[in-house]
Amino acid sequence: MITMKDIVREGDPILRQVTQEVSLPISDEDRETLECMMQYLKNSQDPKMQKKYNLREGVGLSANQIGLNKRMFVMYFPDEKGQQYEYALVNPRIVSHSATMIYLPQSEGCLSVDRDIKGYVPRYERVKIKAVDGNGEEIEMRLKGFAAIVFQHELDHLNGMMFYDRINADNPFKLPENVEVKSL
Ligand SMILES: CC(C)(C)[C@H](NC(=O)Nc1cc(F)cc(F)c1)C(=O)N(CC(=O)NO)CC1CCCC1
Ligand SMILES: [Zn+2]
Repeated sequence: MITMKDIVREGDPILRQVTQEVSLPISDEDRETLECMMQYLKNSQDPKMQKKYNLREGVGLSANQIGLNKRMFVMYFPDEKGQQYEYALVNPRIVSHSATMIYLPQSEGCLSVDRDIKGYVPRYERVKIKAVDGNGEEIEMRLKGFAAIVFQHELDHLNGMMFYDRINADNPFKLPENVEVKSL
């Protein structure tokens, strides 16, 4: 069972690596790892489990955050309509995206970052993505809003980027000029 001690924190070099493509078809070991990662997110959103194991409530987790140099991550959260998003994605990539950008007004956090960092993280409002899912099927999806933000936050991890790399260094609340940027 994954708990907070298994989640690497900023400063660990693996968070600054571009991670390796997962070889396909996905191995049983990688499939099991994804299931453990998804179970972490579910446990962290279950009040009893969260309290019992002192888990930070997670909506996304990338493989390098548990020390694995693999291009895969999981996402688990309710959408606006309360429907549960549950995705385990292998070798994910953005194939196209909107010009419009969005940001979380409360800024972002990270399971690998134990400090509060304020500032806007501009991300594409809509992304068309391709990936292999937990069953080894090639999928294509369109994500928007919070789902698009989570996807981009996790994809950044696979490319060695942290959310604060995207905050304007001079003025954390300055947004890009030449594109439309909306608050979520
Ligand atoms: C770091 C933490 C604060 C635990 C964050 N959770 C989170 O943002 N929850 C949340 C936010 C909302 F706006 C509405 C809501 F219902 C729940 C999270 O899991 N991550 C995942 C992570 O660190 N992956 O590596 C950070 C999020 C910041 C933006 C997307 C993912
Ligand atoms: Zn993160």
